[in-house]
Amino acid sequence: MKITGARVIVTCPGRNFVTLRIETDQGVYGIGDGTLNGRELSVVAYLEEHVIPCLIGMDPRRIEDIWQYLYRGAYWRRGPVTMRAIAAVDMALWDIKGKMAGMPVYQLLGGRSRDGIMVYGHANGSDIAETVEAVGHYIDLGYKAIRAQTGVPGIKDAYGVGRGKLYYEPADAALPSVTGWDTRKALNYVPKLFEELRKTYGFDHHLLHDGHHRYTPQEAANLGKMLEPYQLFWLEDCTPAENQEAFKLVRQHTVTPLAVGEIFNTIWDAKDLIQNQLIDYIRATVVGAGGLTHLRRIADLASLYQVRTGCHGATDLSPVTMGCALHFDTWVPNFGIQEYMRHTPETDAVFPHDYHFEHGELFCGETPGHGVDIDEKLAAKYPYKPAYLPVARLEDGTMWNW
Ligand SMILES: O=C(O)C(=O)C[C@H](O)[C@H](O)CO
Ligand SMILES: [Mg+2]
Repeated sequence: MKITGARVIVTCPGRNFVTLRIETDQGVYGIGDGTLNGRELSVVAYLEEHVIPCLIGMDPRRIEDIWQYLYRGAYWRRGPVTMRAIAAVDMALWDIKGKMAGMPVYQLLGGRSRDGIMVYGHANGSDIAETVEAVGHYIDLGYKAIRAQTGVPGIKDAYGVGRGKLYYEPADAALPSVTGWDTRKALNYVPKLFEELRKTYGFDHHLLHDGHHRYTPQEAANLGKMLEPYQLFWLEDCTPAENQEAFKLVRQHTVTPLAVGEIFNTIWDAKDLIQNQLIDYIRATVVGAGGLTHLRRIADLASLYQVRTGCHGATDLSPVTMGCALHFDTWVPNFGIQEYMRHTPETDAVFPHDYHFEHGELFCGETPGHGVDIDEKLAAKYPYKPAYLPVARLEDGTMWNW
């Protein structure tokens, strides 16, 4: 069996997605996601100029060998562009293998470990009252777990506060827009949100919060401690993780569970965090961390240390990644939770899929492969549109972490 062709499809049904389609001499094709929010065309070039020419003629059944070829063979290892390109190929190859075997991908991984996938939705508001209302909306929709983000008085466009109730798209401008940050104001306000949420809705639902890399380790420890009475499911990205040791200080001071990893590319980004049990949830996902082939390696390491998975699932990961993540979640023994930020109806139409939401859970389908396709005719109606994630600055103008 041989790969006879591969092409990249860029489409923007409300936001940009980079999709790889791999074709074979047996008429079976596979689909993969390589979207890198705000840097999409770098992955397109990497795939078109440097990956696709090497793939032609290879045996698509050799998923592991092709992964190693693209990772080791490039010499230049890791990084978001390389690993997303590898992920796109990997997803497409698992799709092909599933179609050839007549089995959904979760069966190829080892079979079902659970029936449904618990997901968390995003409740945002410009202040505490609005966020409390937004959380109620998700409870009404049947969610068991909800991430709550609030605007903070005096901070311009704080992280996570979107427009509308269900859809959130941070890449909102042709050049990065500038948002603000003030740690003191946030530390004084965020705990009050969770106090109000527990007062209003009790303790039956899981609540999550994303610090979006904004706090120093000491500030993150302080926030984690202040949030303890409200028993969060997790506090995410409380401090930047380039220095994995930074989490030691946070861990020493708080029992609030910690999650990190949506921007991790490989197992090496998470190795010390996992082995030292500095985190409780690993947020790496299929498109970010080199596809299913590499993600399951991260999950296996994590399982040795009782760290559970919590795949990133924002809207900048296409339905193709969501489909693959749901097969992974259905199989992975140390599953924790899956993020589910809904795609718009336009995106869902471009990417027909067989997963569905019910009572706070997502379910992958039984279609052979990963169960997600692309309608290329429809995709062509939405050409690429430059869009950037915002940047953040402190009040005095200093660049900060977004
Ligand atoms: O989903 C999350 O937890 C995020 O932090 C979302 C990110 O802001 C988004 O994926 C950036 O592209
Ligand atoms: Mg996040």
